[in-house]
Amino acid sequence: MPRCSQHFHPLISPPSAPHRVHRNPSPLSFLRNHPDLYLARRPLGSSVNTAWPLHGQSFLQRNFRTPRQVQLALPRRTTLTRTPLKTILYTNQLRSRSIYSHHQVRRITTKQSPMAEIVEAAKKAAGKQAVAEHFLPTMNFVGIGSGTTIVYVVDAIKAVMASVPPEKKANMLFVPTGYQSRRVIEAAGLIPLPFDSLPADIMLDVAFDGADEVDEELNCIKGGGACLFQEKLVAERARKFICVADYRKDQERLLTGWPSIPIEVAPIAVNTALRALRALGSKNPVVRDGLMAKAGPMKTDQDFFIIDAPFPQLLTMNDVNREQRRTSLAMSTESTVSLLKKAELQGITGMGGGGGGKWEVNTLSRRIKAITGVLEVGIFSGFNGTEAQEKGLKGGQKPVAVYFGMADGSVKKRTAGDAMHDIRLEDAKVDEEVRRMSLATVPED
Ligand SMILES: O=C(CO)[C@H](O)[C@H](O)COP(=O)(O)O
Repeated sequence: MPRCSQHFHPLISPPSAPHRVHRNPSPLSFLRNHPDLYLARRPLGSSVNTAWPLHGQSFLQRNFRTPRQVQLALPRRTTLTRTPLKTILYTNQLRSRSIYSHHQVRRITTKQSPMAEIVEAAKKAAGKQAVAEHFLPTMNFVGIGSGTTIVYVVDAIKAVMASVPPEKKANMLFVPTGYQSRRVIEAAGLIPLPFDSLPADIMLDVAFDGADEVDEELNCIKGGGACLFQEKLVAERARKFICVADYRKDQERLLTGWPSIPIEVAPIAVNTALRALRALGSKNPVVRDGLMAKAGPMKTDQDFFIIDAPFPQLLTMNDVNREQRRTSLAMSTESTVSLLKKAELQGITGMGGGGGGKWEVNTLSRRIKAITGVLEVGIFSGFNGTEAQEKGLKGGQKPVAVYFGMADGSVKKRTAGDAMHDIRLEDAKVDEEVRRMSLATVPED
């Protein structure tokens, strides 16, 4: 068997320890012997752990090859990277429904790159604080999302539940957002309740979930792990959705760090949907690919496909509101001709409705959802649970609070109230600007 001590591909560095190569090792023993596996991941910032299969099983079954061979075995547009072992197993579990239990995953420890360690520590700290502030052992129904961060949330819940007597434990049911989520619940010794077994009039006390990106209004992009449909069902059924993420997900606007919007589509409608998305301004939407072992697109828990549709950075509702206020002021002070010219120059005509490629989060979400064949869109926007209930509705899609684990070990918490406060500050600035503008005389062009 070739050893990979020489001739490394420029994209990857050599393994830290010499590794023994077995002819047919079990995947588990293979992993134990190779704590520094090389894995493939999608470029453009997709998160390796949830966004894309790591070719886990096929990679393992093939045994370890030289990095060059591995590189050649990968589809085009993939790069090689190092990933924590826990993540590999998690991904195997998610993608290939492999035999590994959450328990086994947690038992195996591995060396992580310093960056991966920081990110994992950030997720863990955020999960712990979110659970400490929003989970009570007296609750009856708790939603559990999907992804790698949620594993830390479940760990923290498990720790709280350790002191709860078994008869009380039996009263608490955990509603998963898909297959991986159910496995994580079961592995922690908690009791899963399928979403469709939840009586229609019952609300979840709380739902915890991760996100791929969160903007300053707490709109989220989700679906990196392809579970967006059930995640939305659960979020909308919860009195409050608590989002847990690491610092990389904290952005002012959506589609800043995360490249595209995940959209779940009926396989038969995929070409129609791709065309419609291009018409909305998405440059090069793609159907998410599946495991190498099983050629073809990836399938969701509903047996649907995922389209990843890139769009330019999205505007928030308040971006649009502010611009409308500025425009209405300008209308009262300028002639229509000069106003239109100015608006055109600033690219604000059709603000948020796709004009000039600028979409507002809610508008784009609605437009994508209206495409025939689309089951769900990975944008979580509109009301949060509290706002929805105040309006006599049930749940909302947006989190009421987001816990970002930071690189320095701290946790940054953003609530809907904070977001509103920031918006009011911004609005006050616009009011001030408007006042100044109304005092000034704007000359005709
Ligand atoms: O939406 C999701 C899955 O569909 C996940 O919550 C999201 O991708 C975040 O995952 P992670 O916690 O692994 O970063």
